[in-house]
Order: sequence, then structure tokens, then C-alpha cells
Amino acid sequence: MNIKQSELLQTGFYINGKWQQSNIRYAVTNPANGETITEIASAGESETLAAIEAAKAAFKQWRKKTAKERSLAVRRWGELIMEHQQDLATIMTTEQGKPYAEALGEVSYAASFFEWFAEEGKRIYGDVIPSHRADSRIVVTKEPIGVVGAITPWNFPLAMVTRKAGPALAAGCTMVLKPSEETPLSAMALAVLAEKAGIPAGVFNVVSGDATAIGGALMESKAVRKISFTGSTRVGKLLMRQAADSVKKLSLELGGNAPFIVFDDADIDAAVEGAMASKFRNTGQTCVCVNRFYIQDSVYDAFTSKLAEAVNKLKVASGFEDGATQGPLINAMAADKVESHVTDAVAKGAVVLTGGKRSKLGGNFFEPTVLANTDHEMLIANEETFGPVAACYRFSSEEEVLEMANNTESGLAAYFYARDIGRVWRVAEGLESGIVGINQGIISTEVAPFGGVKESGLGREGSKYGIEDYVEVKYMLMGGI
Ligand SMILES: NC(=O)c1ccc[n+]([C@@H]2O[C@H](COP(=O)([O-])OP(=O)(O)OC[C@H]3O[C@@H](n4cnc5c(N)ncnc54)[C@H](O)[C@@H]3O)[C@@H](O)[C@H]2O)c1
Ligand SMILES: O=C[C@H](O)CS(=O)(=O)O
Repeated sequence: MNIKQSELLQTGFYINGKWQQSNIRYAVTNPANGETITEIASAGESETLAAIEAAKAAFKQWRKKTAKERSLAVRRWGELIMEHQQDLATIMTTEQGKPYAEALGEVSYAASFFEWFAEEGKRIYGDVIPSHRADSRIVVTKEPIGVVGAITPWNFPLAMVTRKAGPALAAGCTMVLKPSEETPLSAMALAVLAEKAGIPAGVFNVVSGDATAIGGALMESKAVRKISFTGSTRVGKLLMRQAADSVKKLSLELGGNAPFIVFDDADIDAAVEGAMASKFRNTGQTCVCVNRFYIQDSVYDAFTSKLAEAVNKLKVASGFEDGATQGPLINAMAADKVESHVTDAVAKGAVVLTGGKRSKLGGNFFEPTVLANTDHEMLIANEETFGPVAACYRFSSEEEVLEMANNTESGLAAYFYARDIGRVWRVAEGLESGIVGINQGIISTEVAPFGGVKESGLGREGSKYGIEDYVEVKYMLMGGI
């Protein structure tokens, strides 16, 4: 791998400020060519318990630092991310596959959470409540929860970590991170920078490897007071069950099934632009990627033909190739799933406007695809495809489309394009989702609350709300006054 600072490439566990190795190793592969990038030490239960112990010990001192002291360390960590942005983007593109330009974008996005929460950490205010007794006062403070177990996915290997580590550390919590086994190298590089930023030993620990063993140790430990998970709804539900035994707090950022509605009064060119951004970002592997396009009858043909035209201009290639816009899918299983959704849809009457098959590049590459005439009997309508396929459905009325859009257990993001102000309010309020993009295809930013309703999760990340997930409210009644 062509990076300037080779020390960013680590292959062990980071526990209590030290890198450790193991004989049990697993290969991290490059999804663009299937080659092994490196082999890394595989952690299990004992390494996770050691990391929890380190985090528990470090919590005693870290929580006592002033908010400003913690803020300065978190801010410095973010600055170091930006100082190493090219190397971090190279590591990310190599292990995750996204185009290098997108990887650079994610590096900035990741750093933005440290900048934001370094500031928010200084504003964890309490309250003074008018008392119910003349001789007493009521004071409310907010305290860090304690040791946090963070479990993150492969699709955003840096930003999903910093969106958790930023608020946790700024609030005074310590962390044991388990990154996805598909993309551990970005998280390890982050640990190298944590040390350089002056984050004390034990405050941020990283263990990668056996998901069930690491997850089990985190969930069973009574020292871990909170789990922050981003990933599939299936695993999120499992963790929720496991959290019951020690009554842990949970933040769950789970899967989506985002609708994107184009009404007949929409600016069609703007809708196509928004559709391209929200559907094809990260080759369709984003939890807020559109999964279902609903287009009103009278603009259906205009929208779908313009969308297919725009999709035809995308370039499928290795993320390091100039002008690449669509990298490989993360692995063979992901490519199989996308193919099965397209095959099922076509067998049930969908029409391929462009794409529709694996790319001639082979491996995990899939052609960006637009399907017309899709209906709700197809798999693609009911499962998160997590790939570059735009499935287009027709609708005639506002009531009908709201019912279709909400007819899912998921409720993460939803998008619509319309200009009529009454319609805009009705639809925005009627959509059952945590996030609504109105005449906008990209909704993610560190300054706004990110999270879902229904089976898309619990809690919010980013924004002023994001830090609330890492603090406990304490009520003190001061009597005898
Ligand atoms: N809502 C959000 O903010 C958000 C963001 C990114 C991804 N996602 C969702 O994540 C999914 C894709 O990511 P993925 O394939 O990595 O998800 P995944 O659920 O398979 O894995 C996520 C993480 O959980 C770990 N894991 C797996 N089994 C575990 C177990 N038994 N105990 C503990 N940890 C376990 C994995 O190793 C990984 O680190 C999609 O559904 C996507 O929508 C959601
Ligand atoms: O995959 C889902 C994410 O949360 C990525 S982003 O925050 O929308 O960039």
C-alpha cells in the first residue's frame, strides 16, 4: 500500500495504549481484486476482557479531567486525521473499495465529528429546578456513563467510529471499539492517531476479530455500561436481547429501506441529481441510500429516462482509477445479493433501463442499474439491497404513496421532491422516518441528528443530541438550607 506514514498500518490489538499481537490471524482483503492486503491478529474473549479492564481503569482519571482538557485532546485527534487524510483515504479505499475521492470525503466527515464534539463536550450543562420545598434545592448534573462498547460496520470504516468516539470521549467515557473484521485497518490507524493526540492509555482501545466472542464479552461485562452499535438490524436485535441481562444502555443505528418520492410538481433535474447522490454514494452501500423510488404517473417516464441517462455516465472501476465513481461491492456475498434482487425483479416483470448485471470487470463489481415497472411483490421492495440498483415504482396520489413509503419495518431516512408548500408539510410530517430529505439527496452532516425510528434503531448520533447518549442524568436534592 502506498502510504507516507507506514506506522499507520497496524496489524494487532490496541489495548491500554500498547499494540499486541497474536498467533491467531485473519486476512483482510481488497474487495477490488480479492488480494490479501495483510493478516491481522484476531481478538477473542480474553483480549476483549483485557481491553474492558483497561477502559475501566482509565475511566477513573479521564472522567476527572476538565471538559476543556478532554476537548483539546479530541480536537487534536481530529486535526491529525486531516493531517493524514491522504494516507487514511488510501487505507480506506484499499480495504473498503470506495473511490478515493469519496474516501477523502469520508476522512473529512470523520474529522468533523471530533471538531464538533470537542466543542459540545464543553456544553454538557445541567439544571437548577425550582424546589418543591423551601429548605432544599434541586440540582441536576450530567455524568459520563462509563465504559462504552462500540461496534461498527464496514461501509464507513472511519466516520462510524468517530461519530461514537467523539461524543463518548468528550463526555468523559472510555471506549472499547470492535470495528468490522472487513475493514479493521482504518480503525487501527485511528488508534495510532489517538496516541499521537495525547489520548491517555486505556481511554480508546481497539480489538478486531471474532465478532461473536468480542460481542459476547462486551455484552456480558458489567463494567461496560453502554453499547453503541451501527450495523444490520439482525445483529442490533441480538445485541438488544443480550443487553437485557446487565441492563445496558443502547444506541442502535440499524438498516434502512429509504423511499425517494418524486411528485408531479418536482424539479425533475434536481430530483435526478438528488437521486444520483443518495442512491449511488458508496456504490449503494449506505444505510441512508434510497431503496425504493416512487414516481408520480405523469413524470414517471421523464424521471426514469433522465435517471438512466445519468447512471450511464457513472464509471465502474477500482477506487484508485481516475474518474472512478462506482467501486466494488464489499464482498462476493454482497454482489450475490444484489444480483439476486435484480434477477428476482426481472423474473417478476421489471424492465432493465440500464445495467442489470455483473460488470465485465468481474469479482465484486456490479453495473449501476435502473429498473422500471418494479412492484411490491419483488424482493427488492422488501429488503435493503445495499448495492447500485434503483428500483422505480409508480404512484398516483399523495395518500397512496405515503402508505407505500411507510409500509416497512424500517424508518431511517426518506426523501421527496415537491414544490407545493402544503404538500411539502403534509408529506414531511407523514413519513415515518428519523430523517427526511426535502428536495435534497444528501442529508448526512455532523451538525444534525442522525438516526432512525421503528426497526432502524434507537438514539441519535451527531448534533447537540448526540452527546446525550453518553451521559447519565443525576438529580441531587440539597436539603437543610
Ligand atoms: N443506521 C446507520 O447509521 C447505519 C450506518 C451504517 C451501516 N448501517 C447498516 O449496517 C449494515 C451493513 O453493515 P454490516 O454488514 O457491517 O452489518 P453487520 O450487522 O453484519 O455488522 C456490523 C458489526 O457488527 C459485528 N457483529 C456481527 N455479529 C456480531 C455479534 N454476534 N455480536 C457482536 N457484534 C457482531 C460485525 O463484526 C460488525 O463489526 C446495513 O444494514 C446498514 O444499513 C446502518
Ligand atoms: O451508512 C450510513 C451512514 O450513516 C453513512 S452517512 O453518515 O450517511 O455518511
